[in-house]
Formats: sequence, C-alpha cells, structure tokens
Amino acid sequence: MCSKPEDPVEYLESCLQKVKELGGCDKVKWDTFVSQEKKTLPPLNGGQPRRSFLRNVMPENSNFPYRRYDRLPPIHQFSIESDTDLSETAELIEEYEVFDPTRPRPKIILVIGGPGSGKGTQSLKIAERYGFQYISVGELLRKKIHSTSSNRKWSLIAKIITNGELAPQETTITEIKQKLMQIPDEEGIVIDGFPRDVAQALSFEDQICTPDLVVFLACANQRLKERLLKRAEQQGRPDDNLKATQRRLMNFKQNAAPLVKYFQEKGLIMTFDADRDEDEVFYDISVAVDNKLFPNKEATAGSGDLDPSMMLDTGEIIDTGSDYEDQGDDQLNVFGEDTMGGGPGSGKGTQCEKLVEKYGFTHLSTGELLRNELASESERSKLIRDIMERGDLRKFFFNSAQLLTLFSEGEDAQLLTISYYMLAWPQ
Ligand SMILES: Nc1ncnc2c1ncn2[C@@H]1O[C@H](COP(=O)(O)OP(=O)(O)O)[C@@H](O)[C@H]1O
Repeated sequence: MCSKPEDPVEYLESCLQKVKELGGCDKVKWDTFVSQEKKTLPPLNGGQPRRSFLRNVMPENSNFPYRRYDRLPPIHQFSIESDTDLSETAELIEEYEVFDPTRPRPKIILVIGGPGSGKGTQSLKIAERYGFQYISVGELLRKKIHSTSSNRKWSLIAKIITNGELAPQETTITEIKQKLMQIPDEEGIVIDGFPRDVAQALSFEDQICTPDLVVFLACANQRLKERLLKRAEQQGRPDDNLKATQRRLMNFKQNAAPLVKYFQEKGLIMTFDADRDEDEVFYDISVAVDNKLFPNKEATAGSGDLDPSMMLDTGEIIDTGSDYEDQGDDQLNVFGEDTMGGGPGSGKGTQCEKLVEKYGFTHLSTGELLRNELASESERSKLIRDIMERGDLRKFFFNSAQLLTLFSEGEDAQLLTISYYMLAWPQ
C-alpha cells in the first residue's frame, strides 16, 4: 500500500492525532488502519441524474458510435420471401398501380393450357397479328433465375421449377407487375402461362386488372406428353425431364378445371381444341379475338393473313365446361354453353352474318341442321331426340365425325364457320 500525501508532515501529524484518539499506542495493533478522514468523491455530473448526464456527454451527432437506440431494428429471419439485398422485400410491401388510371389500359389476353399445349406458339402469333406485346411467365422466371444465380431465394425457385412445381405466387405476380410497368404504352399484352390456378387468377384481378379475354388451349393428355418429349429433345430445358413433366401435367390437371370454371362464370374464357395443327388453332383464335376485342373494326395488324381454307378441316372452338379433364380420348365434348358469352338474343346471329360478310363464309345454323335431322326420323334423329327429351342439353356430346356428317349432309357448301355456330346450340 502506498500513500503520497501532498504535505507529508501534516499527514504524519494527523496520523499521530488519530492514534491518540484511538486510545494511545497500546490500542493500536499491527493491522490498525490509520488514515485521514475519507473524503466523499464529488458527483461527476454535478448532481444531475445519470440519464440526463449521459445525454449531455454524448454528442448529438448520429454517427457517434455509442448512440443509444430507442428501438432496436428487427432481426430478419430467412424466408423464401426474403432476399439478400432486400430489394425484393421492398417491392413486395410497396403498393402501386400497375396501369396509369388516367390513360387507356392495354388490352390483356391471358393464354392458358397444359404444358405443351402450344401456349407459347399461339401467344406469339396473337401478339404478332394484333401488334401486342408478348410476355411468357415461364421465360420471365427463367431469365430472373439466370440473372440472379447467386441469390438464395432464386436458387430455391430454380429448384422448384426444375421439379415441375409452380413458382411462389407473390413472386410470380411481382415479376409480371414489374414487366407490365415497363411497357405502359402497349395497346395490348398477351400473357402466356398465367394464371395456373384460381388463386393466381384472383391475385391478378386484385393487383393488376380483369383480363379482357382468356384463351384456353385444350389438348389431349397423350398429345401433351408427346409434345413435351419432343421439346425435351429439341430444347433441353431442365424442367422437361420425365419426373418434372409428370408433375407439371398433374398440377395442370388438378388446377385447370376450377380455373376454367372460374373464368367461365365471369364470361371471359374461350376454349379451343389445341389438338390440331397450329395454324388451324390460330385461325379460330383470331376469329374469336376479332369478335371479342375488335367488334367494330379490323384487327390492328396482319388481318389479311388469315387463310379461310383452314376452316375446311372443321376448326373447333369448344366450350368444355368443367368435365374436360380427361382430354385423353378423341371425342370433342361440345356443351351447349355459348363460349361467345351469348345466350338467346345476344347477337350470335348478327355476328354470324358479319363473319359471313367479312370472310365470304357460308352460314350454317346448327339449330336448323338439328331440326332438319329430327324431322328426317333417321336413327340419329332418335338419339338426338332422346337426349333433348332428357333435357340434359349441357351434356350433349358430338364427336367430330358425327358433326361432319351432319353438316355435310345438311349443306354441301364449304364447312367454314361450323364450330362457331355449333356453340349457339342448344338454345
Ligand atoms: N404462372 C405461373 N406461376 C407459377 N409458376 C409458373 C407460372 N408460369 C410458369 N411457371 C413456372 O415455369 C415453368 C415453365 O413454364 P412455361 O415456360 O410456361 O412452360 P410450360 O408451358 O411447359 O409449363 C412451369 O412449370 C412453372 O414451374
């Protein structure tokens, strides 16, 4: 122990005084501590409470390393919706209008169908004919995966897609939104591969808009498989492997029926038999798009490209209702609901006449053909009468061969707009 008093003599005197006070030398043992009065230390802050003292001492500068936070920032946990640079998170929480409400909104056509149904091919053709912008959702996702290869979230999505599953809904919608916002001046946009289920459809309506038309490409399962195998050989896409293909077909089968029904109830969907040559399918789609989106004018681009001879092979527009899932047999299920969204008095006749005038078609009325057939008392007429009497008109099946016979017997004119009018029956 060491003491360095300022005045050693004074210090010694005070110690002697202390010894006296304790009772003299006898009372002092070897371990008796003799020192001056303990002085209390002056308060460091001159009497202020500790909190306000700290406030006075700490500089106001926010860069000061020991700045106290009133609330600590939250600790982020990793999830599929979080990404390393947080830009995605910011986008997800941002609410924005995709289309400028002060300007006319681009027309939106959604093209749906099983993997390999020809969505890409038909979407591109539509875009070209009408001068619309084309967006493939599968392609958007693939591009993003390639451009953000080190990002954990997108690496996970890459795995999901390679396994044949659907990418997360909100991410997919965000990608579409971003893309749409980059092209505000388009007159129309064709979106290929969206939506895949009712949840996506609802989300699109909620966050983007109600589409103007949904094109559904119905194709036999066997044909889808064959096309996917062929594509795998040609393009080598990682998600065209056997397991992923089966998974995608199954997902499609599960989701498509409710999806088609959803759009049917809204009167937005048109179904096309995609089991045919791509030009035939496209011909039907064009006629339908002309009518639905451009009822009063010529298509904006390439309207002269349609080759009416395509219809000689009875291109069908089919309204498949919700029973179409088994697309495996070659029978076309033709239900009475009018895919043009027109009940009695809806203008089917007028539109037919316009088509006849525009394309030089022959107008065949299915109602008339059937009435003639019934009047003939043939074997077939008994079958038709039987179905009609049971009143189960929604489940009225034609197969394409029967229809052809019916029409060709009824008229020897070119079979140009048959399928169109077929949908006007039963009334
Ligand atoms: N709307 C979507 N929602 C979620 N995932 C999608 C969507 N569209 C495409 N994908 C993903 O991209 C994959 C490839 O899609 P796409 O290129 O349209 O090919 P295909 O028509 O053969 O399904 C899909 O299997 C799916 O994993």
